[in-house]
Amino acid sequence: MRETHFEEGKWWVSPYNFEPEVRSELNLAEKVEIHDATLRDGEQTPGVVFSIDDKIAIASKLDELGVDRIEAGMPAVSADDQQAIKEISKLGLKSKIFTFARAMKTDIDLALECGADGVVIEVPIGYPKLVTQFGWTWEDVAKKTAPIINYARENGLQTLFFPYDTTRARKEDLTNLCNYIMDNAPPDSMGIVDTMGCATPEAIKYMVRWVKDMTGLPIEIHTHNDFGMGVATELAAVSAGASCVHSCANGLGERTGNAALEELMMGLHLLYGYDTQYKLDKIPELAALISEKSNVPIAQNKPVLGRGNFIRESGIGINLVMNDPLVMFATHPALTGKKGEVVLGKKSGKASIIYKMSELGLGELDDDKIATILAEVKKAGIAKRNVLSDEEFANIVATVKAK
Ligand SMILES: CC(=O)SCCNC(=O)CCNC(=O)[C@H](O)C(C)(C)COP(=O)(O)OP(=O)(O)OC[C@H]1O[C@@H](n2cnc3c(N)ncnc32)[C@H](O)[C@@H]1OP(=O)(O)O
Ligand SMILES: O=C(O)CCC(=O)C(=O)O
Repeated sequence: MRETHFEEGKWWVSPYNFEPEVRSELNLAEKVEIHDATLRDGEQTPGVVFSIDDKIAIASKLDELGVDRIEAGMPAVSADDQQAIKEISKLGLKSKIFTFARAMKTDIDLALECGADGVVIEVPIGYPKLVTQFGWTWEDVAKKTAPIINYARENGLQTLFFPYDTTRARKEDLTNLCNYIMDNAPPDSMGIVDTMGCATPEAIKYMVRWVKDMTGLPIEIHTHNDFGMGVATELAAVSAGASCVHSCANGLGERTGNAALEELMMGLHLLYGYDTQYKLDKIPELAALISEKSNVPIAQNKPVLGRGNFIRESGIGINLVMNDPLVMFATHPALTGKKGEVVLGKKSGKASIIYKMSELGLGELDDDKIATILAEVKKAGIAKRNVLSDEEFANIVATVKAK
């Protein structure tokens, strides 16, 4: 575990993350694993369908990045899913392979047939789901699930109990369920699932402490991003002792998506000081693959992945974008396989013009000419309502030079 906010040439995040008073409030597990569900919850993004070959390529890339576990699919969904999971299981990846199962013996048999190492056993516990969608009580859930957890474990599967919509469960239902399961069928780990992405970081911390106390099990956290806090709530869970975070690459997933894999990797490594072995510089390769296969483009301002993350138009400090990036960004662009870029437009300053002329090999000019070029660049940027291309800039320089 690192206690530093700075790594020469790589990142410079807030030192307050490592302030002793701040750290003393954390209850960090020694190791945190990433369980990536891109191939299951990511594929639940409406309209996204990964082929068998896509799934194999994605699983291989997740493994290359060092993801600890891959949830390779829900075999009950289709024969293609089963085939994909079987082939992924045979690849001999370092990542453990999990499948998603209902509390049904047939779903566990499918996990075994597919050669999985582990299984996520999902059952509803959120009150709106229990009362309206299923017409079940906590007892129905407990009695359906206990024999299935035991069956999965007896057959050698690492078993995560995943009572979903956990964050909308009534306290008495979750308490009764946890007590029953611990008495009759203790799993290997326990999931807290913010299915609707509607819990605050504080509520999640409370739930992690509460469920860990009730069960004594390792806690896994699975969240969605409906309030824009999918990653924040998962990191809050880590700060309260969760030891496995669930993710989807590029933040794919139902509705607003799941906690984004790449943001969790960066958060664990840089903000919390875990010495992870994830290959951060391979993130763009995974992101491009996911975007291509899912047909979901990456937003320009998407954390970690966005094209705009290391582009600067504003003139103040522009020369540092390339010369000393950690003054301008919390992470060096190269850490995540990117490059810094200076662009010109309405918000440029003199330093921007000098920088760009040098970058494009357009020579040097006196202060008056630089000021004239700057005025023309601003005018063009305002008219275009965008940044200028190198060609447009070179034309302005040529015109001013010719005067
Ligand atoms: C929060 C969630 O929705 S979790 C899963 C989300 N993912 C998906 O839905 C993946 C895509 N889904 C599919 O391909 C299909 O919906 C399938 C294959 C999973 C199921 O399809 P269907 O054949 O229509 O099954 P159906 O939804 O009717 O459910 C079959 C039975 O499973 C039961 N069931 C549903 N969830 C669970 C569960 N978690 N544990 C145990 N039983 C369950 C239902 O009550 C139903 O029981 P019944 O036959 O006694 O009425
Ligand atoms: O609704 C779903 O997607 C299934 C369970 C799950 O992944 C979740 O509750 O977040």
